[in-house]
This record gives sequence, structure tokens and C-alpha cells, in this order.
Amino acid sequence: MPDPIMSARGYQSGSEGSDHHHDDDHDKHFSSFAEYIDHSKHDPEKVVEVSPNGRYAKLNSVLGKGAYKIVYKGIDREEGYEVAWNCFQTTKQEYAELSQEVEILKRVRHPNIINFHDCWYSNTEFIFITELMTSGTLREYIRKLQSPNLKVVKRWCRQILKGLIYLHSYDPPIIHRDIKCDNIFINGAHGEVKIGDMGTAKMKIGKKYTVIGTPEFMAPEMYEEKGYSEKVDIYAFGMCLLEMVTGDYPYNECKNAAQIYKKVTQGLKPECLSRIIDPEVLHLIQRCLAPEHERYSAQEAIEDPFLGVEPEVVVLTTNEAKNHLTLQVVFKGMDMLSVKFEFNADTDTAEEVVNEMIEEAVLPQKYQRYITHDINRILREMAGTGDKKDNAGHVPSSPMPQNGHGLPGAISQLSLDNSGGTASPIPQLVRAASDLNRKNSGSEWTTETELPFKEYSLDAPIEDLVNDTALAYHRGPDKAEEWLAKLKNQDIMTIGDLRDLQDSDWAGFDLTVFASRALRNRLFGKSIKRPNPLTRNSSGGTTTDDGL
Ligand SMILES: Nc1ncnc2c1ncn2[C@@H]1O[C@H](COP(=O)(O)OP(=O)(O)OP(=O)(O)O)[C@@H](O)[C@H]1O
Repeated sequence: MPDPIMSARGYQSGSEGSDHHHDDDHDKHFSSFAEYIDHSKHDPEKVVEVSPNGRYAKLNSVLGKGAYKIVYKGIDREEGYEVAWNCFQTTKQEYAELSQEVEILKRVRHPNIINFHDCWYSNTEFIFITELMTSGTLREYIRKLQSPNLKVVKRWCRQILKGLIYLHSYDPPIIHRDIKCDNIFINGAHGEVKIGDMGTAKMKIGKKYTVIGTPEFMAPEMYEEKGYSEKVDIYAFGMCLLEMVTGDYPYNECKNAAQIYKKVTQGLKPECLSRIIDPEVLHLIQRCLAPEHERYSAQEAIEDPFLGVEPEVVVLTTNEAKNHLTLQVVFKGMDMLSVKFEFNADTDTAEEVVNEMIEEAVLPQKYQRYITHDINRILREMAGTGDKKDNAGHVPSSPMPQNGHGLPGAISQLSLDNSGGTASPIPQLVRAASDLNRKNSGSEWTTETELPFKEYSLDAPIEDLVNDTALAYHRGPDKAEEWLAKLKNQDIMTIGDLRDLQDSDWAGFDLTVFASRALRNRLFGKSIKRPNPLTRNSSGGTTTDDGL
């Protein structure tokens, strides 16, 4: 039988070394078996232990050591990915007392919290398997980047707070108790930040150097031993933010824990706080370090102006005439949150479209002014592009005032001026408007109210609905084609297929908010409710439905 070690690791004696091995050891030549054994002891990929259920393997590679635990690289043999194998010295009795906490930890699942996969007790050690983080801790990163810029700091803070919001939303809240930059881990490639060292705070009680938490990051109420709440994590987060922006460990002016204790209980803040000049950062830190009853919750902290998400509207596509735009509201700093919609510069106004999306709860009300302003900026820029081409001198003095049809007033004026001249070098936006006016007066275009409501049979092809909808909402055949393709991509072929869908299914079609709603409204026989600023009732509600 071949020696399992030798065959597994490809031992080659000096003279017999073959060149057909291609793993890490392959190019190494050992002069003796003893040398090979010695090498394999240091081989970081060597499996040195296996979990009782056989799923996890511990490798011969230490990722790091803390005051309480040693962390090794491990492998999840079922899924084939690397994990962190954590070894924590404790008694079986203590381990047994943790069983309830462990069950909770197994259920904690959040993108900003390191996953806890499994645990067991073996030979004086509590062993637990967690997600492996590849780029070390936030503290190491701060040292590496010297002083990270505020954009990066904001991104980190949002992620940490999202994790805390999640933990604190449990009933009773899960309190981490040891938030600090060493317990926050980074995955470098995507700048992903996750809270780690979950659940070990309790285990550290009764150990030699017992404090729950780390003195510099401990809120005053933690020293008082009168009980504390999840707000201690926010205090610690405030200290982390202080470290992120100053690069200094808080209270590094203190020589020992006793000095820190004295300062904290007297309400004296770390010296490095006085170096912060940015008023927004300072405000957030102060709200996190405030006495417990005045301190931010995690939710309040993430909504602080320093971290507030800034929506930005970007143009995804435009037609040649630049009057049919596909726009997207992107929330900088919020992963994945964006809203895509179509905008018809001839018939829509920024105000109406934004109001509509707020009514439909697609956008939060608080961004109304911001997004409206940004859409208007885009429209102005579009009109501006046209201006450059307008060497006939038809430059709108102010392209943005809106007329009742949502067309920038000065532009619609211009379109009338140019209605007869096809060769006139009018702005593209203006030319499109005049084209549309002409189409609307003929049979090619119509408004929805002119299309009678139609009951589609269940086996009718979706083309019927899509084409009618595009026609009703002034969208051209290209749009109809686009919508059709997206539906057919998901195997939607007939009206019956569409009628069976849930709201969540519609969300998966990659249709714009507008397209999705227009199709549904047509299918279920409703008109889109659009607030008309000209006919608001006294209570500020909407009285009309202009049928668009
Ligand atoms: N999930 C992980 N992925 C990668 N490395 C890790 C992971 N968890 C811990 N480490 C590494 O192991 C080291 C020790 O872990 P940690 O600091 O959590 O130990 P501890 O004894 O619980 O902590 P402390 O000394 O802060 O109380 C960390 O500094 C880090 O380098």
C-alpha cells in the first residue's frame, strides 16, 4: 500500500524527483524522509484535525491569536470553501452554559456579521467554525491606509451599523459587548466589512483578565455594573469611528485600564476627539458617546447626516431625440438599492414622476426634493446639449419652467416656432417634442383615455397587452420590443401567465418601475394615478387622475 502521507503530499526523494506533480510541494526535493516529515509539519495546507461530523478540517495554518483564542484556517469539505476554525480554551461546564447563546448565534444571518457555522467541545476547547475573512481587521487596515478618506469611513460605518441594527432588532436585543476595530473584519476585494467575535464576550467572563469588552471601548454604564442595554455597542461604535478618522487608539494617553476607568467614569472623552475638525463627524461621534439616554440607537446613527445616503439620478439610455430617457436613482453608499424608471420629457415632469414613485412607496419621501432637483438638472443638461446645436439663435432663456403638459415651457414654445421647418437646427429635445405633437394629432399616437379598456383572453399572446400599453403610454415599438423580451425571458407568453403573477414576480422582470406599473394597470383595468399639481385639493391630496 502506498504511504498515505507520501502519496497525499507528493514526497519526492532527491534522486527520484519527478516533474509531473503540480501542487505546492512538487518543486521541492527532500534529501530524506525526515526532511519531508519536517516540511509537512509546517505545511500550511496539511489537515491536522477533523470535526466530529467530518465536515470541517483544520489546517496547519494559524490566522491569528488573541488573548483568548487561536484561529486557524479550515476547510468546509462539504461546500469546498475555506472557513475560520476558532479554538477557545474553556471548561465543559462553561460550554454547556453557552448552549442557548450558541443556538442564537447559529440563527444570526446578516451580510455584515461573520457567519457562525458550527461548534463543539473537544479536549478543553470550545471549537467553533465561522466565516473566514481574507483581509484582516479594521484596525490593521486603518494602520495600512494611514488616514482613510471619509468616503471609505462612511462605507465602513454604514456596514457596521447595518450589522448592529440587525443584532439589536432581536427581542431581546443581541448585544455584541465587544465592538472595536480589532473585531471588525474586512474582505479586501469588495471592501466588505463584517462584525466578528460574536458571542465570545460572555465566555470571557471569569477568565483571568476579565472585563467584558475592552476598557477603551466600554461605555460608562458597563463599569457601573447596574445593567446596560444594546446602546453600549453604539458607544463602542463611536470609539471605532474616532479611531477610523484619527488613526489613534482612543485613550492612548492613558497608561493603564485604571486611568481609562477614571476618565470614562468622570465623563472625560479621549484626547484625540479634540483633533476632529469635520463638524459632521464630530456630531456623530458625540451622539454615540453621549450618556445612555441621549445616545443614538443604531438606526438613528445610520440616519445621521454624516452617513445619510445621497441619491443621484443617472441617465441609462436616451433615444436619439433625447426625449425618452431611462433614468435610475442610485443611492450612493446603499448596496444594491436603486430605482430605474422611464421618463418622457414631453409628457412627464420631474415633480410628477417623483411624487408618483413616492406614492407607490418606491422612493422615500425625504428624497423628494433632492431627486426632483437632480432630474431637472439632467433635463437642463439635455436641453443644454441641444442649445449648442442651435445656431439659429433659438436658445431658451430658461428651459425648465413647466407647462401643464410637463414640457419645459420655453422648449414647447420653441417647438411651436419650429413646427413647420424640418431643416431647422432646433435642439434635439425640441425637435422630438414637435414630432410627438404631430404624431399625437394623427392616428399613430394616442392617449390612454382614447384606448377603450380591453378584456384580454387568458390565452392571448402577451404581445397584445404589451403593444397596447406602449401605444397608450406613448412608448414606441422599440420599448414594446424591450418589454416583450424581458417578459419572454422569464417564460411569460400569454396573458394567463401574467395574471398568475405575484407582485414579487413582477419585481424580478428587470422592467422599469413605470413599465411594470403601466402593464399591470392596463392588464387589471386601472389608470395610473398621477398627482396633478394644478388640481390638488385643499388637503394636499390628489383629486385627479390624468390617465397617463
Ligand atoms: N473569521 C476570521 N477570519 C480571519 N481571521 C480571523 C477571524 N477571526 C479571527 N481572526 C484572526 O485571529 C486573531 C485573533 O482573533 P480575536 O482577536 O477574535 O481573538 P480573541 O482572543 O477573541 O480576541 P481579543 O484578544 O480581542 O479578546 C484576529 O486578530 C485575526 O487576525
